[in-house]
Amino acid sequence: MRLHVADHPLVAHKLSVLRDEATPSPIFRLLVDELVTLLAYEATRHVRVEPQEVVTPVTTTTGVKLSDPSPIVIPILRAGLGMLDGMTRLLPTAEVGFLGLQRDEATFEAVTYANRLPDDLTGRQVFLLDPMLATGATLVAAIDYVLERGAHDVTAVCLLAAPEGVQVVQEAVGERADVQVVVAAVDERLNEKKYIVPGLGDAGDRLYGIV
Ligand SMILES: O=P(O)(O)OC[C@H]1O[C@H](OP(=O)(O)OP(=O)(O)O)[C@H](O)[C@@H]1O
Ligand SMILES: O=c1cc[nH]c(=O)[nH]1
Ligand SMILES: [Mg+2]
Repeated sequence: MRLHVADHPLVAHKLSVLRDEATPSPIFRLLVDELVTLLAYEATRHVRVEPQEVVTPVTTTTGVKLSDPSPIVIPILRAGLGMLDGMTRLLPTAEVGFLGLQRDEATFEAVTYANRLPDDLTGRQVFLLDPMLATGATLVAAIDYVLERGAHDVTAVCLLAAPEGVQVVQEAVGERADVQVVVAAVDERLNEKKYIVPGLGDAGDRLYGIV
């Protein structure tokens, strides 16, 4: 597994506002959207393209277009939904699948409650969206889903990760596939409730309110 940590002052600035407990939901949602667009630039660095002839007003040249089959973007509900528009802004022709996973706050296992993915992901580039990589259980479950369906090229876009979770994902993926995690920052640690420290709290609640 490859880990890419964004190193950009704008990312750091927006992330700092996101962390602030005084930042209200409307601003939080806006910042998540902006941050994802910045991360998407890095996350799509190896998106597959193929040559395409272009007729300019001056001449004919060879450009590129995204290869078929198109990439698939999968937000992990709920919080990952806040990242969808930011990602599809850069990949407007991508298809979108959905995966509903909730962390059981007693066992910290990922529980699946929704799944709307193509059965066959062979040859598809997959982009998983989830703002928080804490224990790693949720991301490992999501990666397992897509690998079982034949994907081999998976990029997870996250806002914050805990070092513990990064290691769990690394060990779970092993040599099974080409997996990349793009993240705005890797924080210090998890606390006793397995929340990321310093973190930003519960991303889903901050985006959508407490349910
Ligand atoms: O790495 P982990 O320890 O598995 O934790 C991370 C998961 O926890 C949060 O989701 P949550 O279960 O709160 O669901 P929500 O998005 O509906 O709030 C977050 O969005 C991740 O999906
Ligand atoms: O810090 C954390 C950990 C898990 N889920 C969150 O939303 N935040
Ligand atoms: Mg939550």
